[in-house]
Amino acid sequence: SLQCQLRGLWRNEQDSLMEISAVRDNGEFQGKYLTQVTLAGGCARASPLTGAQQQPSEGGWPTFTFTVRWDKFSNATTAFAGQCFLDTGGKETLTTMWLLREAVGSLEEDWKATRVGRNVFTRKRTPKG
Ligand SMILES: O=C1C=CC(=NNc2ccccc2C(=O)O)C=C1
Repeated sequence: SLQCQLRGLWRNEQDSLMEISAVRDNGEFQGKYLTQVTLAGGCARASPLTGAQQQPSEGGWPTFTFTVRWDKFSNATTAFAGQCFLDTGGKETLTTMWLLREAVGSLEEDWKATRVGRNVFTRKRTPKG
């Protein structure tokens, strides 16, 4: 359905912004992630994201994954996996779980290098729409 197409501007609970470009025929997409989260101080920066969404032929809400490479300012990366739903008010929400992998100095520290969490994105209203 026309709803739950991932293209557009999304915002999460941390007020980070995610802009997803056109979703190609095979479900792949690119975009930019403007994080409000900084692990070690610093300002909000745009990081590249790439992902792919399923396009269930029999209808139903698409699942997707995308990966953000936290550009330049940290040697970390986050993989999001989730599904798009309409809430009771008909509003699209992307419910995800993520794995955040940070770089650590040695194999002995590998045990503490990956965090997991949940994150919900809703569409950020654009002035015209
Ligand atoms: O330098 C860094 C390193 C990790 C970051 N993680 N952000 C996240 C991780 C999980 C879920 C949401 C976010 C977010 O930024 O909104 C951001 C900047």
